Amino acid sequence: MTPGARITAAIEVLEAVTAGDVPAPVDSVLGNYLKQRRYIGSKDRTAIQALVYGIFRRRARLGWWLERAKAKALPRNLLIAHLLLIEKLTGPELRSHFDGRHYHPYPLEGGETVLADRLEGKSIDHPDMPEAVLLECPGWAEAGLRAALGERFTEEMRALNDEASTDLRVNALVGTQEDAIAALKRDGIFSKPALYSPVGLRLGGRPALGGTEALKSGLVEIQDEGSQLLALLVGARPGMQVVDFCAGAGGKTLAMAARMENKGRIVACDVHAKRLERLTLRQRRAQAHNIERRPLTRERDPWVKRHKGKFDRVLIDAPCTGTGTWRRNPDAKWGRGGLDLAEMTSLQYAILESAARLVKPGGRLVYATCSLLAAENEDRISAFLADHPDFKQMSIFDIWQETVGTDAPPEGAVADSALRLTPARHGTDGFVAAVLERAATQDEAEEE
Ligand SMILES: C[S@@+](CC[C@H](N)C(=O)[O-])C[C@H]1O[C@@H](n2cnc3c(N)ncnc32)[C@H](O)[C@@H]1O
Repeated sequence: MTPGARITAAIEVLEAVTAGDVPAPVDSVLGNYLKQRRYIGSKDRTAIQALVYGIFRRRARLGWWLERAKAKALPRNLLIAHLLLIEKLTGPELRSHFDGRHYHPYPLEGGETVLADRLEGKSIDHPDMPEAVLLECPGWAEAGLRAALGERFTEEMRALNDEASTDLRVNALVGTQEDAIAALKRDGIFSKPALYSPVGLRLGGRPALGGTEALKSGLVEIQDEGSQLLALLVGARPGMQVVDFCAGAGGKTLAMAARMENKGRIVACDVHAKRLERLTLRQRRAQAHNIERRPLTRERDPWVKRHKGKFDRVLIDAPCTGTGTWRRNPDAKWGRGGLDLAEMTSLQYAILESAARLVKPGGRLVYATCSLLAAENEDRISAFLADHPDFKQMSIFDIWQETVGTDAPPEGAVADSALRLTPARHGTDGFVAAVLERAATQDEAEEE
């Protein structure tokens, strides 16, 4: 493909993202777009992806420039701004791509020409930009993130705008960390043990993993180190009865299954049956044989009531605004996040209340989100503890030693007994998690 044809593809993807009332997630739009065009080669795919994600990583600053030039944030305008401000194209270079030939975008017209003239030679950052624009922080999350991150707001926002590393989890059901490092090396991929997760590997760069033996054989799974740590902190052990209440496609279910060495039972629940279905193939490949998939109609599905007090461990990896995953999904900032926040917090509480019923006396409930906002984490936990005196929060320091087998990282990973992982400090996605234990007896709860 020529650079111009790649620009056309990026414009088409942006048009598809913004076609509905609510912006669609970029990863699925891009995935579908490329799936329907299998003739597009891997270099072109990477270039199209870089263009599209590059725009969402700089969406606030590009939008600021467009507003200043009185231009709408339309896909073509965003591409024009990106090519001039980020890729530093000159006006003639830009016009050589926008010339309507060979799948190139049609020539600049009207306001686009004025826009191009105004942006040529400028740099993306401007001293008049508000800090939130410079840091690419959406308005709906700014106050909450400033409160949650305090003096670390700037550093963490910068890290949240970087690209994430690729992390792998070694599946102990198939082999060891050394086996995985050697298998990846045979496919020309360099990896090293992750900093905190004893089952983690971090890759140099972003190599294509699809065809590697390590992935195909189930020896490794792609999983952010933060997710690995969260699954470890659940403390699922061989022989236990475990529920992964918001299992999705089962990333954490598989991580817990490996800890259980195929002994005991793990029930993967979700209201999206299609997501759970994706676990079928993954669990076969991972040689995990103790997983039961349980689609739910809603969080208060009758199955939950029938299984009250039956489980040693219940993980709630709750649906959230995903502010901790902006490195991977920068478009989530500009979607319906603000609207989501109010809906999410009530859904999170409803899930907590329902799933807590599954925990047996003396068992543990682990509540986590990949959002850094207190409204989705600490506030939900304290409201739940106030309403449920039979649960008490455990110290993450103790749980980390018990389940990960090392000392918790000293760099601010624990705040108010909860785990707080952030990209600048820990090199992981942002995660917050709390471990709650149910009193072993009714008397114990009353004594508290
Ligand atoms: C953060 S994602 C889970 C990711 C998954 N645990 C993993 O490791 O890949 C949250 C999940 O919660 C599910 N969910 C949303 N509403 C729910 C509800 N009311 N009850 C149970 N699960 C729900 C979503 O379908 C989504 O898969």
